[in-house]
Amino acid sequence: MDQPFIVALDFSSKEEVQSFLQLFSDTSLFVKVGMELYFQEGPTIIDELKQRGHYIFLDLKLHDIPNTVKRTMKGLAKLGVDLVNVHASGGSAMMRAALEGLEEGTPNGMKRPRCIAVTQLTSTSEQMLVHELLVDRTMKDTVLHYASLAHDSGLDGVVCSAQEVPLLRARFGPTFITVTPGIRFANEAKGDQVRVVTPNEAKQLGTTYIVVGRSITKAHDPHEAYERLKREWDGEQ
Ligand SMILES: O=C(O)c1cc(=O)[nH]c(=O)n1[C@@H]1O[C@H](COP(=O)(O)O)[C@@H](O)[C@H]1O
Repeated sequence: MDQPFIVALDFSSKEEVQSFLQLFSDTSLFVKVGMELYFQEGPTIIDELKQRGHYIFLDLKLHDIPNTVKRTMKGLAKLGVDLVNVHASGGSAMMRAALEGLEEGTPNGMKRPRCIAVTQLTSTSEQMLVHELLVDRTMKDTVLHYASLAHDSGLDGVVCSAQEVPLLRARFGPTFITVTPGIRFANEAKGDQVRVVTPNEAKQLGTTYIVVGRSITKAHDPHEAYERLKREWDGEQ
């Protein structure tokens, strides 16, 4: 987890994952396994990725009653992943239960996976907050509120847009993890994302990790796109 780039393996089979990762055979990546891949391939995909030496963010965004989340996290902790997540809108009791489950389930001698909470999805706009979710506050207020709940529940950090990171840094300091998807190269199509920033903007805004999916996985040359990401993060062109 010593690198700021998380590559979203949004594929539906292990064969697709294998052919993608062959392009990076010399590199240990920080990868994200989300619902699409995990629901198709199950825990064996985690073992395979671990054997190849990759760090793993298992992004299942749990959101359920506290008891169910606790028991699920207890099981997930045994997989030996590095990072897991929940939706902050599940509430404080659910987030504390997630941590309890992780602590109970982590085998002796292994590190507990870090646990972060999704504040507002990067596909959510200010208009959606008001008209669909009936949240009568600004995006920044809402993200800060959910981040406070996550912080006070003992979680290690949050998922948000890099646009909200300066606010969270000011409140929670440098060690609170911010994982920020919604990353696009300049002039690239946003697709379904709304609160989008470029790799270099994300760095300037002080995020801990950026999550990048289609800009790399759907690129004509994914390896070159990953190299471009690193260059742009560093402010090179
Ligand atoms: O938890 C996440 O990873 C996540 C939260 C969020 O608010 N927005 C978001 O896009 N993501 C994930 O980040 C990845 C972004 O993919 P791209 O838009 O293709 O870069 C996807 O795997 C999403 O599931």
